[in-house]
Amino acid sequence: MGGGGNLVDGVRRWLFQRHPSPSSSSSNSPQPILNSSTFSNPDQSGNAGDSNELIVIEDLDFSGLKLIKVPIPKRIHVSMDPHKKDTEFFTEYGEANRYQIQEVVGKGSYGVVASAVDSHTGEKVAIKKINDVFEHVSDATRILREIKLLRLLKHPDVVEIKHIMLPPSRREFRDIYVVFELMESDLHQVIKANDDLTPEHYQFFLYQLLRGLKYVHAANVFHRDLKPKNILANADCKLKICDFGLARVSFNDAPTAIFWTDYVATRWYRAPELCGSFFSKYTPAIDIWSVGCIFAEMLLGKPLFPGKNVVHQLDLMTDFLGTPPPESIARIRNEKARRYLSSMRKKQQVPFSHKFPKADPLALRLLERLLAFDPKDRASAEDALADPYFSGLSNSEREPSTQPISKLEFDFERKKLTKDDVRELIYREILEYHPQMLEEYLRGGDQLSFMYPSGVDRFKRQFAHLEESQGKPGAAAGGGRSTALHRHHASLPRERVPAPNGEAAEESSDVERRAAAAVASTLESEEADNGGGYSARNLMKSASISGSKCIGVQSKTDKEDTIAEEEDDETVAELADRVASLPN
Ligand SMILES: Nc1ncnc2c1ncn2[C@@H]1O[C@H](COP(=O)(O)OP(=O)(O)OP(=O)(O)O)[C@@H](O)[C@H]1O
Repeated sequence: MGGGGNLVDGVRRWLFQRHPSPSSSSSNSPQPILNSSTFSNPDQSGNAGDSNELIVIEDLDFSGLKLIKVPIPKRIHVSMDPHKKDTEFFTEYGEANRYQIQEVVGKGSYGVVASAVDSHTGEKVAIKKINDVFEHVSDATRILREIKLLRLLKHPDVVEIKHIMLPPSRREFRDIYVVFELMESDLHQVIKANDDLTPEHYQFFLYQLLRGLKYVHAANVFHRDLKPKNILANADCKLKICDFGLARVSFNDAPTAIFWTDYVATRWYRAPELCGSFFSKYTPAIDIWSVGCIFAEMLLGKPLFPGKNVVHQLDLMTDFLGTPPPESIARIRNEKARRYLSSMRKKQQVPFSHKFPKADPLALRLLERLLAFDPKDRASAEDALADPYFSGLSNSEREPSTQPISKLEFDFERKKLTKDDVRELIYREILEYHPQMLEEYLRGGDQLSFMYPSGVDRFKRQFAHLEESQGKPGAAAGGGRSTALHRHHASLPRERVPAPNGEAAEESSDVERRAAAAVASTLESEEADNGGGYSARNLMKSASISGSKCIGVQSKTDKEDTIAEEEDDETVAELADRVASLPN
């Protein structure tokens, strides 16, 4: 194929305009009023919407591409309770009447996602109800991180938060309702459902991922958990990166070791340097590796490196890429990992054209740059966009960059936060979507609750109704795109929750022991913190308890470090077993 062909013709226009600053109630954190095709870049201070900001208006026409199948699961329709007068719950902000909830479209560990219609704009949106946000400080911190990042990262290839419902009470709220733009499916489903994707599809998918990543990395943000399920997709081939719960902002002056010790990403998409704590410094290259794995999965129709455990993951990588050269092995810090790789029988790289016989040679040349074993050899997102594979399609004007996010926005990462601290920070974040309230808040108004119940009350009932319907026989199976509803630990990727069977179970198998150990260790401190009123032993009886159900009181940093140690221990233990079994 090569070049961009039809696709280039399909990219109709991108407009770059200078817009006046939207009115804002906050001098230091103005919140732009965005419409679905308007995106602003955070400025130096990490705030979107400063005056003379660059607004990118996207108007892509994908008509050159065949529509893809987006599997739509049987969904649950919910009708409004006719006996409830919405106006009863009308607030001065008009929230109660604004969204008409339609059906459940997904479930994650943090809650249910429903589609709805925004009566202000007529747009369909996705509303995610996050239950019991403050049950555990680490979960709440993850949510804070995610909503903050998504407010600051405004890009057509990153999912957009359109609104967050105002909670009825500043000090007592438990659930939050986040309004996203609605997407039809995710890349995992798309890959499963489409066996007739064309070279143009592959090219355009990769282009969007890299373009989004160029922007995210320019903001000094590393996603750290890129995988097909975290890429939302529409039938018209539009992709958007979502789930920034494990993302981190890197600050130049911050000791990397502190920031990155908690790293755990989904194994199949995890860069080799993370499989054995090989390198001291994690870089944006970890996301590039994941994008390489995702691209390969599109081409193959199945995961490239479906490792059953960390050692198997390394075996699969080296089976395909060959054993790394001595200089790459020499950089490995973990002695056992170094020994394991050095003593591994020498493997030659499999030619990419053998593994992907039908793929465009230019695509494969770029894939090799994304899947370089040594992170220093991996292309950056920006370099990859300039690769000949995208010639005719890429254009730096269409690939906006941004300023690094201000460290002030993420000051909370350096502190040990209490539940009340996180609640206040999340509340402050929510106010970004409520300019009048924000203004009052910044003036020092200390309203504990509002005169009128907010629209959240109505949503609570509607979501309760949805969840109830989903529990009914016949409804549950088709209730959403995924069925698991376990909340995970802030540092646990989804696969860490023991899954009943199938591929998810396979993916999660090596983490249960670690999670259990982490649970045990953290529960000890939880018991201590709670004066012993909380029985770790009882909770440990349940093999299916997710880490986060049990971990909660220990400080975020301590807890995540615990998980990281477990991660390393597991890696080291597996490698040690292998090394021990090697002939001397
Ligand atoms: N904007 C959206 N449009 C349509 N569907 C969405 C949207 N956001 C999320 N979903 C659906 O809801 C599901 C759960 O969402 P999400 O992954 O954000 O929840 P979570 O609680 O953070 O999950 P996780 O357990 O993966 O951390 C997704 O798998 C997806 O199917």
